[in-house]
Formats: sequence, structure tokens, C-alpha cells
Amino acid sequence: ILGGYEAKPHLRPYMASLQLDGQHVCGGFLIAEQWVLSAAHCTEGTNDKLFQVLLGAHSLTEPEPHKRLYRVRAQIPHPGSNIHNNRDDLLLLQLEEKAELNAHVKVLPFQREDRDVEADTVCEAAGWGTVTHSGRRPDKLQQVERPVISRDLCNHRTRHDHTITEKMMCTDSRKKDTCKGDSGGPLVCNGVAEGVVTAGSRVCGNYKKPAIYTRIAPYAAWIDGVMASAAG
Ligand SMILES: CC(C)CC(=O)Nc1cccc(-c2cccc(CN)c2)c1
Repeated sequence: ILGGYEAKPHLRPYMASLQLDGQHVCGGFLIAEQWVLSAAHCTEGTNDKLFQVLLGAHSLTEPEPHKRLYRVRAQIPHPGSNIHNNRDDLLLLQLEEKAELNAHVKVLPFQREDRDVEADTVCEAAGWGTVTHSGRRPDKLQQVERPVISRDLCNHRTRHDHTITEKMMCTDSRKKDTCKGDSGGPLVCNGVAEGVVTAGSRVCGNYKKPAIYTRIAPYAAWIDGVMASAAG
């Protein structure tokens, strides 16, 4: 997160850190007791190794009550996701067991009504992604408020030049922005997860390249279907 600030500890108890060999790679969030939603592009270069999922954390390194690392039983990228574009950039992770829910570990509801969030709505992004252009990584969860911008503005030829589909949304990226390692985290508007951070043009804090999110509502049926089929 560029231009943000340290989150109040455990006020975002749905936040997950997707880790490989103890290293934070991407964000994610708890959508059900045994399921985390993230971004498919986070699996790039992992050679299909399974993530571990850290829940209940504020600091990535310090011991904290309710902080717990979960093994993953299955990682299911959306069938339409690929490395060439940001389309269908969603990843479902089934934990080895149901997460123990408590004050520090909670499910975040996601939007099921497929209607665009109004431009200028101020939403929140959080994550352990880089906090400087030089790539400094924070130990503690960061957050930032960002206004939604219209798809028309985001699709302007000087911005993302007509690559933003109706299954994506954008926020202003002037100075304050999501960045590397924030992918997979939720864009929360009025307490509901409306989007999932995607890497987009992989630049941060440049107003010419607004932040891009995969809208969740268009994928509600896919998410429900995967969770139902793997249940039991
Ligand atoms: C395996 C993955 C971690 C590779 C990757 O995502 N790289 C990467 C590099 C630079 C910026 C970003 C990035 C992420 C989220 C939002 C934004 C822009 N708002 C940029 C992402």
C-alpha cells in the first residue's frame, strides 16, 4: 500500500496473508470458515506450490494471540484467468480445516448484487504490500482510502485504454495506491467486499494507471459452486 498508514490492529479480521516459505506473497480474505478469496496471478512463478494462509495477524513477524498459519487443501484459480491479462483474476483457497473464528478472525461478506459501485464512493484497501516505490515491505498491516472512478474514465486511452471490462472496477491511484503484494486483498466499500485487488499495469501511485479490481458480484455463482462442490 503506497501513501497509506498502519491499520488499527485486528479491525480487519478477515485479512489473510498468502505465504510461501514464510514469506508474504499476496493478500486474500476469508469469505467462509474454510475458504479464502485471492487473485489468480498470485500463483505466477510459484510452480504450483501451495500457499500457507496466515489469519488473525497484524504483524507478520511478532507473536500475537489468535494469529495462526493454515495449510491449504486446494487452490482453485478461475478457469478464465491467465497470465496475459487481468481477466477473471480470482483464486479460491480451501483451508485444510475450518478457521477458528474469533474477534481477530472473521468472515467478510462480499457483494452479490451485480451493480457498479458509484464513482466517487470512497472505499478501503488493506494489505502487507510494498509501501515505497523502492519496494519496502511493511511488517504491519497497512490501509488506504481510495475513491472509485468511472469505468469510462478508467478506460480512457490515456489510462487503461478500453481494457476494463464490466467485471472490473477502478480507483484513483494518485499517490495513494495498492501495490505489489496487495494483490488478492479486498476493496471494501460500506463494509462489503466489492472487489479483489489485481496487478493491472504493475505500476503503483501513478494517476495515469488507476488501480484495477476484479468485481466480485459477477462471480458469486462460480464462488458458491466451487464451495458447494468441495464441501464435506
Ligand atoms: C506474483 C505477483 C506478486 C507478481 C505481481 O503481482 N507483481 C507486481 C509488480 C508490481 C506491481 C504490482 C501491483 C499489485 C497490485 C496493484 C498494483 C497497482 N495498483 C500493482 C504487482
